[in-house]
Amino acid sequence: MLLAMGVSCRELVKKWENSISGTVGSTERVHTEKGCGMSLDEVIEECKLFYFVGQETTSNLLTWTMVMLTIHQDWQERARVEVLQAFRDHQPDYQVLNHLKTVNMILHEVLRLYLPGTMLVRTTQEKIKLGDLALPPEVELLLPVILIHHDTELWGSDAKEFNPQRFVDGVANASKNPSAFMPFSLGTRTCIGQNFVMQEAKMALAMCLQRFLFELSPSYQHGPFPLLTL
Ligand code: HEM
Repeated sequence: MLLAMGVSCRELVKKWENSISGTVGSTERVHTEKGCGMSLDEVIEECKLFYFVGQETTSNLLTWTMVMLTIHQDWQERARVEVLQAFRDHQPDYQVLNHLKTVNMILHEVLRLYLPGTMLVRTTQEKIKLGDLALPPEVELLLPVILIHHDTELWGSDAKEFNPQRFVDGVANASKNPSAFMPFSLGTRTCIGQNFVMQEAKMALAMCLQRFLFELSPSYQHGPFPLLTL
């Protein structure tokens, strides 16, 4: 993407180092093919954001997936059978990863129960009416997505249990409300990395399943806790 914007990697790293050390600020414009300009500082900030929001979220997703697959050995075995049928002991192929249905259902169920970002935060810009509430500007709203994901009215009586089967007919049919699943948020601010992360997680999980059997450590104590991420 950055190369398409006409910035060489070396140039970007140099500017980035300078921006971190605070020696240089750049308002130089970088032009995309469509002609809309971003300053180099803005591009660098976007890159930092990608590192910040892309690393811990993804590692959380993979960690909770491993934990769930150790507790639910039947799902670990189903996932392994699917992966071995698709790739045997070969390097997972990018296109075929899209067809791993069981692995996809497992990742969705983990993102439902153990979503990395448990809350969304929004601030009102102007006076608005939200349902029965009349809100002034500058009010901070916390949306506890984790509660929506655990709501028995939406997901059924087994809402708090790990059951990837609920995603067998896709995300829209997994609950009573097609929008109830929102680990990546919804609307215009939806996560820009969501397709990337699903591919990345499938790749990592497939490679682990090809090589290892996972078991839970006897000293493990289940205690999810939100501290920025879960
Ligand atoms: C499991 C992994 C991930 C989860 C659960 C996740 C979740 C989210 C959520 C909920 C938001 C919206 C925040 C809000 O509206 O307040 C968001 C935004 C964003 N995410 Fe992710 N994310 C993940 C991985 C990634 C990755 C890998 C990248 C980039 C490589 C990424 C890049 C971004 C960016 C740039 C935004 C801001 C979009 C904007 O405001 O326009 N995310 N993410």
